[in-house]
Amino acid sequence: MKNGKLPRTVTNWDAEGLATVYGCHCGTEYFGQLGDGRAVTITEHEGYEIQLKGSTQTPFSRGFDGKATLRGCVRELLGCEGLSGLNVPTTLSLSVIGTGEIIERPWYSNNDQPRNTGRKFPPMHMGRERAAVLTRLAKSFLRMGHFEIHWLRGESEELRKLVLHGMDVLDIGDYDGDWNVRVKEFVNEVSRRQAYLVASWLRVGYCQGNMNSDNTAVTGVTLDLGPFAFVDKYSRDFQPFTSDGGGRFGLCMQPSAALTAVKVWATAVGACVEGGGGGEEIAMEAERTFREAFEKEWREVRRRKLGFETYTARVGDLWGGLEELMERTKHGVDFTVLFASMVNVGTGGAGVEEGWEAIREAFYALDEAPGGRVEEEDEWKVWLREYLEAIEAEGGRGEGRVDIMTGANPLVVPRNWIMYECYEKAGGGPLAEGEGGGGEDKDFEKIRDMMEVVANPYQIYGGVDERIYGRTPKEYVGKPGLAFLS
Ligand SMILES: Nc1ncnc2c1ncn2[C@@H]1O[C@H](COP(=O)(O)OP(=O)(O)OP(=O)(O)O)[C@@H](O)[C@H]1O
Repeated sequence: MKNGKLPRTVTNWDAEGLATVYGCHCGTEYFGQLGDGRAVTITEHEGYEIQLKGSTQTPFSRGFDGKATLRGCVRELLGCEGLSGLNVPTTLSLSVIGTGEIIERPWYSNNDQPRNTGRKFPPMHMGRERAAVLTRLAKSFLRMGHFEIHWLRGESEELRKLVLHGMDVLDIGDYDGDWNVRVKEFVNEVSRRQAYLVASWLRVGYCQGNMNSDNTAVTGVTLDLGPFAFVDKYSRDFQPFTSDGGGRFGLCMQPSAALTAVKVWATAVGACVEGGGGGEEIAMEAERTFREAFEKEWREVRRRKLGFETYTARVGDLWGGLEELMERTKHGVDFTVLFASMVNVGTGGAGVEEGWEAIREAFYALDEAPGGRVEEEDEWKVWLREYLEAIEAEGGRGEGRVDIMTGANPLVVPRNWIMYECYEKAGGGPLAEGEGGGGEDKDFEKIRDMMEVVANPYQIYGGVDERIYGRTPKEYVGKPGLAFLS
């Protein structure tokens, strides 16, 4: 691993930072050399690597300012806290500290309209925003791109050293010193972790937005919570990141995007197999392992979300029917509210009508259609009948089912509008003409409240704004910078 001495110290204590170089694949396409352009590792503490994001330029800043917005830092803080509470592997954030600086960033205007995925749609307007520094930590920030750059440069010694380091981080056994077996085990472990990660994302409706190899941690944690969002109105193609040409990183494309990333990375790592020619074979092994691990975990996700003891073909069919219905429902169905309320379907001998009443609150037609009418009500009731029959057949109307479902279906996720209200109150986001300069009294209370709420997503947290447990409020649906962002 190459590292550069930083041109400036990070803070006024005497820490010397470390910024690393890495490459970047988007799918199979190589984007060239990147590196920690605004992230700096300052120390290790009790097995955790601690980084500052937005504190300074580094040798890899490529002419950018090395800074981060308060908006982005608050989003990463709450996003990590939320994912962690949801039991989804993630890096963690410790703090956000405003620097008092104002920086310029491109942003959307209020009139911008979302467009189809497949069209690049970066923000066109420059806005002024407050800057901040995020402190974050992880067992390791080792990215797939760290390996790929040495592979592409033909730096076999560096690649081997990095693979050894990766083995150390993931605790790969010695296998009697058989290097090739160790490499295979390393690649398999990374493949399994990526499969588990994307299945977990689908469980909670998380879309990472940008899944390039510089944002993919080999430890299988969510890394770089940038243009991410949790889906509100369910769609397989949901993608908040407007620069995703072709929609290749949309919500339900994430497993195949992760598989591509794993295969490219495994090919790179395979280059250090002794005897040569390892890349292709290792990539095939990685693909097999990924597919197997994903299929296993994805079954688990569907079983648990629907509240069954055992996964059967019937559960798969129910899921397929439900997904199709969610997608087709005209005004949209809220993914989180739907599954959170489904725990009340069929309890105490209740039938289809009661089931329908239990899930109705998930439908955006309540806000958007005349009289709140859901046009597809009859079809939903047909699905509910099939669902009730299936849980009846499994004998699953009791406590067991409730436990399974409540552990898989959160009541709250850090939605973009929730994070918006948090950073907005703290002074983040685009500033109005003449606003800024620091010194204003900003309100951080909402961030603190929300940290507690999203850290406990499987329970109602008393005394906070009730809207956070419901559909995305009407005024935020489709809003530039929330419904879609860069
Ligand atoms: N303001 C900036 N100054 C310097 N480098 C930047 C800046 N913004 C982004 N970069 C660099 O550009 C690349 C792509 O940025 P991206 O937004 O994916 O990552 P990031 O959010 O900055 O970083 P990380 O992946 O560490 O969370 C990264 O290498 C990043 O370090």
